Order: sequence, then structure tokens, then C-alpha cells
Amino acid sequence: MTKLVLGTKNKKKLTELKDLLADLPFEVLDLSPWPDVPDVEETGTTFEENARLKATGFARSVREYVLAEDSGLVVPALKGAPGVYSARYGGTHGNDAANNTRLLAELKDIPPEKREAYYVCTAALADPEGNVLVVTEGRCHGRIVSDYRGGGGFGYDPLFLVPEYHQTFGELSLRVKQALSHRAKAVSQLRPVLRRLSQQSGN
Ligand SMILES: O=P(O)(O)OP(=O)(O)OP(=O)(O)OC[C@H]1O[C@@H](n2cnc3c(O)ncnc32)[C@H](O)[C@@H]1O
Ligand SMILES: [Mg+2]
Repeated sequence: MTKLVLGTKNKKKLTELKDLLADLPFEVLDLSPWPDVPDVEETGTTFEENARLKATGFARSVREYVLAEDSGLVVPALKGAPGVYSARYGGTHGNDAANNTRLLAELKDIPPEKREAYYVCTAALADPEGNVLVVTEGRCHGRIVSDYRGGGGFGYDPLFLVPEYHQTFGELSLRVKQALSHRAKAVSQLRPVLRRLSQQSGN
């Protein structure tokens, strides 16, 4: 079976991606078989640039098909912040608590009706030589609440209210998140390409 490597170092993101790809005829792997794989610097200023950098960079290192994505939270009232800097908004990369604390501080004086926000996920699939085959984008709209709700999900999820459900992604089950999320939408657009690839490879 053709290998598909998920080019991410975020464990929670990895869990969601693996689940979203579970029914496809690929041997889905994370980066753990390649412990010395160099980090890819996310020097882009757009989600697409960073997704391409990660897919290409990891594919060249592991020489397999790689799916990588760059994602984040966009708050129009904050001029689009945290945006591509979502993972390091609080100062330290990947510190969800610090990121959420800063988000709440920045939105302190913003009334509920102006606290709209959306998640973006831009996914890129690269071949083993590092050529990007396809880039897709998914979005998920919601609102930032002013108190933490629920312990599920990761990142900004305890503050991200899904209006249709009157609950945050911190409160909603993984099943609901996987039906609605930016990541699910980006991955579902990749499916036709992945199916074609698996047929070509005779999986
Ligand atoms: O780059 P990799 O290794 O994939 O892992 P990362 O966590 O650094 O990933 P990104 O650079 O794409 O930054 C994504 C950040 O955006 C936020 N984010 C993205 N998707 C999210 C989701 O589904 N729920 C909550 N926060 C999310 C969260 O703060 C993530 O750390
Ligand atoms: Mg990152």
C-alpha cells in the first residue's frame, strides 16, 4: 500500500488528520519513523506558503507522499490576528494557554457581536520528490467567547463557539468537530486526488 506521511509535529492535529483519512487505502504514517527529520521553518506570510513549505520540506526528507497543513484562527476585529502566527501568538510556539490568554486580552473591550472568528486550514499534498500536487482550503466560522468552555480539542477550541450548536469545540465531541472543522473541509477536497493516486499505485 502506498505510504502517506503526515508532515506535522502537532499530536492533536495528527490525531484529527489520521481519523479523517482512516477510510482511504493508504498506509498513513506520522514522522516518528524519521526521528532525525529536520524541522521545516514556517517563514511564509500566508497559510498556503507555509503549507507548501511543510509538504515540500518533509517530502524531500522522507521521500514519500506527504500531506501537510497550515492552520490558524482569524479574527477580523483584530485585523486578522492571530492568523498565520496562531501557534506562537502568546510568545512561545505551541503554548495553547498563553495563546488563549493573549486572545482574551486582545478582545477584552470587543463586544460579543464583534467577536466573529474563523479557523482556516490550508492543506498541501507533495509527491516524494517534493512537488506540490494540490492545495486545498477549508474554513469554519464561529465566535470567540470570553470564558473557557470545555476541555476537548486543542489550541483555541475552548474559546471557539460554534453558533449552530451553542457550544465551543472544547465542549463538542470529536465526532462533531470532524464533521464541521476547517481541517475536515480541507481534507475532504483532497480526497479525489488521493483516490486517483491510490488507483495509479494499484493499492
Ligand atoms: O506546523 P505543525 O507541525 O503542523 O504544528 P503547529 O501546531 O505548529 O501547526 P500550525 O503551524 O499550522 O499552527 C496551527 C495553530 O493554529 C491553531 N489551530 C489550528 N487548528 C486548530 C484547531 O482545530 N483547533 C484549535 N486551534 C487550532 C493552534 O493554535 C495551532 O497551534
Ligand atoms: Mg507550525
